[in-house]
Amino acid sequence: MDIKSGHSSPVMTDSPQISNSRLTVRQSRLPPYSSATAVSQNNNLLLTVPRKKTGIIDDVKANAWLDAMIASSPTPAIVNKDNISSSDATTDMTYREWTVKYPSALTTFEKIMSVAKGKRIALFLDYDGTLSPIVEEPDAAYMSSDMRTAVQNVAKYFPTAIISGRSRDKVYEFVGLSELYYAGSHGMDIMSPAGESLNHKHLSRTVSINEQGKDVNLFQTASEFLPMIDKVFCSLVESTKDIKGVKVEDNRFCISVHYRNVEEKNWTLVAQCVDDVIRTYPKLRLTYGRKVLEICPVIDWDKGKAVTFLLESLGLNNCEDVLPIYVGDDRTDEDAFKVLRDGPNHGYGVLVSAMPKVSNAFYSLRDPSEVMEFLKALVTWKRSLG
Ligand SMILES: O=P(O)(O)OC[C@H]1O[C@H](O[C@H]2O[C@H](CO)[C@@H](O)[C@H](O)[C@H]2O)[C@H](O)[C@@H](O)[C@@H]1O
Repeated sequence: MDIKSGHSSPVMTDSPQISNSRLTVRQSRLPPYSSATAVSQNNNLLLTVPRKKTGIIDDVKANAWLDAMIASSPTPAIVNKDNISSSDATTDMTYREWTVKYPSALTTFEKIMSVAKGKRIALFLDYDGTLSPIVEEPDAAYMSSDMRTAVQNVAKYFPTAIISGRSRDKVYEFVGLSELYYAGSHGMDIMSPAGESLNHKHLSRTVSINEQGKDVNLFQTASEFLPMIDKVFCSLVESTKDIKGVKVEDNRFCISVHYRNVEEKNWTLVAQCVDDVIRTYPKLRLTYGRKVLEICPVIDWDKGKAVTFLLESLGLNNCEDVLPIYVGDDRTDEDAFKVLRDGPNHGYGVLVSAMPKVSNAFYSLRDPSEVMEFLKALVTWKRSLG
């Protein structure tokens, strides 16, 4: 993330290396790419990306990688209310100034609901950092039972989907509510609630059986990449095995290489290992999230496309009386915020962040506990309508 200069308050931008996470790779932050183009076609999802020239990370590029990796998940200062220091006070003031542009969805709740009145709300929720707090160990990112109840209640009133970078199975295991829609692998693996049929005019579905023996519909936009992803996963596990703290996570259609628990002096090594492996795979792209490098197929699909797909499948697209709301905390959620801000399905993105950030969202919430308050407020509001 860049700290924008010339601002009285430092605001992090989320565009260090990828101005559009699907299309344009900025030279300054990613390994060297030439103007040669790789093309992938899958279910008519055509995408072009600039390709790597040599794949070699030189010193300059390594530094750029490092900047991006260091900045990818700042730890917000913990403010002790009884003993507030001047830098804490500045941080707090900066945050309050930022909320003028991205108002809190809690303090402006009445305003949001005045827009929602007479409309059907469709709710989209990211998982990590939104429903569960960010923790050191990715496999331990549990959701609290209070949060689960809040999600369960809200889903009684509004169609609700979980949209995550994780594999669909993993995020389902964490959330454990069969009445929701799930989109894993950054939206590339979509599942309907148990027993509910989902149709889309362009994408074909497969029918599967869930663990309760009920039918679920699956829409998988990157199936042809599975053998490649499996191979790359094994290569990444092997190539990073001697770097202490690295965790390579199989997200089915995508791979996450976590460096949160790697000593900072070894972060360029992590980047180098990843680059060494994926340089020979022009159909894969690399981006990053919160202390994680993400490897995904080059297809024109992301969380924003998944939101549009779900709205279309549910017959909720282009409807004046529908208000989609998407709550998320990470770079990949920006694609969904943008779709709701600029697309035909006008709605609100809500960014979960304790730090000022430039975003395509309209509103903000500080952390998962505020997300839970927001979900409860939605339920209370809906019930009050009778
Ligand atoms: O789209 P999301 O649901 O937000 O998933 C994005 C990635 O989240 C997970 O990693 C992040 O959370 C971990 C647990 O708090 C944390 O340890 C890690 O540093 C974060 O990057 C998940 O493990 C990834 O696979 C997801 O892609």
